[in-house]
Amino acid sequence: MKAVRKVTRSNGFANILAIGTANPPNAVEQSIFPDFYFRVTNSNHLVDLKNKFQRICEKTAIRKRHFVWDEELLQKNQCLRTAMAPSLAVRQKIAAVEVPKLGMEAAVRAIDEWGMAKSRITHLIFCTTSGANLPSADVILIRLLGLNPSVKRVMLHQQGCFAGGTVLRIAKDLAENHKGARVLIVCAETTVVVVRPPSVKRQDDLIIQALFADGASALIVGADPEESGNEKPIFSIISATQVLLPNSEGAIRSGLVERGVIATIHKDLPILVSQSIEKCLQEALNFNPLDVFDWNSIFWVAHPGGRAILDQLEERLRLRPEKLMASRHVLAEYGNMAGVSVHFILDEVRKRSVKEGKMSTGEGFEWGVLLGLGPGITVETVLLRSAPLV
Ligand SMILES: CC(=O)CC(=O)SCCNC(=O)CCNC(=O)[C@H](O)C(C)(C)COP(=O)(O)OP(=O)(O)OC[C@H]1O[C@@H](n2cnc3c(N)ncnc32)[C@H](O)[C@@H]1OP(=O)(O)O
Repeated sequence: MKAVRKVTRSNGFANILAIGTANPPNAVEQSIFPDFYFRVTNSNHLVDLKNKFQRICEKTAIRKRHFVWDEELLQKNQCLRTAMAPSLAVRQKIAAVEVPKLGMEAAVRAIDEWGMAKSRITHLIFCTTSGANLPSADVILIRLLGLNPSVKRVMLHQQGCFAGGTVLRIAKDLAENHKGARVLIVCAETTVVVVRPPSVKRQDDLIIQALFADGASALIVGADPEESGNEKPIFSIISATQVLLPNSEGAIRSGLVERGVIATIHKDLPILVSQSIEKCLQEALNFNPLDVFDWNSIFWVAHPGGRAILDQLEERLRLRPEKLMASRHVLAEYGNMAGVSVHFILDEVRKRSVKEGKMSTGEGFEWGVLLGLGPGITVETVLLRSAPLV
């Protein structure tokens, strides 16, 4: 039996073999977003609230965000710009089309970079926190991409922002346990499930309206890359862990209700994360090949939940400013796209490495950590090994 086990499993670690990203074409600059948002929701009379929203937007360190919705869509669907209006059905209907569509754009780019026939894809992991319909987005994507109907699917709904790590953890297990497996990961998010008018009674929602954005990512993961083919590992996935942080219950709450997704984020979230993060990282990497935990000797892919989260991580882990540059760049150019964001950062890290003539895809470093953060508070820690760049 040992021999059978051996031939049905891969020899090496799972690798990320390609990365694709996509955003809707509609981009709004954060500097004009407060004017736009209060105007299209008929809320300009809420002067104090608008001033507060302006203050929040200025502090986000976001330059622009992309959305599948625009003024025209809000006008056609009045319930999205009417306070307290039941709107779940309308939101779900839009998300049911937009989520697979965005996912497909990212997937086409990833498959293109991978350079292999799409018939080689054996597994699909689709993840979204933007609505839930049946048949789900994974089924629609199979048809849109013309993938083999026998592709084995995993659909993840309502995970939150840590899921960019979760999908890598699942893909690693699939790829390493099934010889020849090629896993297509797709994450896609749209704020059409959360956009609503500002409310004096629910000022917490201003944070959601100021941070979140739409986008999709796709990755191909597989072990034992084909030497004769085009397959070139970008990063190897060495380990992946998930943990709940102590005393963090209720720090992020989100629910799917008649008015869409209602989320609240505790003001102390950045502090809560930073208080436990070093211990959590040490535990997740306790078998790691690094002798010392010098957090500046690795590359970083940290979920950019908000500017304050990155500030706190930098301070607590005593990171040099350049360590979170890729995370800050993705936050600035795209906002918080939930689980999608960390994949954009992976893409940014490897592109930056090539552009700056570094020796490896990890900004010249051999080892790196991808950090997914979300409700729970859940932390996903993925230890990555970069590939050499010639
Ligand atoms: C959904 C998922 O699964 C995972 C996620 O990514 S969840 C999202 C995680 N992101 C966060 O938690 C955001 C982290 N916070 C930040 O980046 C920053 O606090 C910020 C950009 C929002 C504001 O910057 P700041 O330097 O803290 O500005 P500050 O002046 O203290 O706050 C501005 C206002 O926002 C309010 N505020 C800040 N954080 C808030 C929160 N979480 N909820 C409600 N209000 C908040 C403050 O009370 C303040 O209001 P007033 O002006 O009325 O006093």
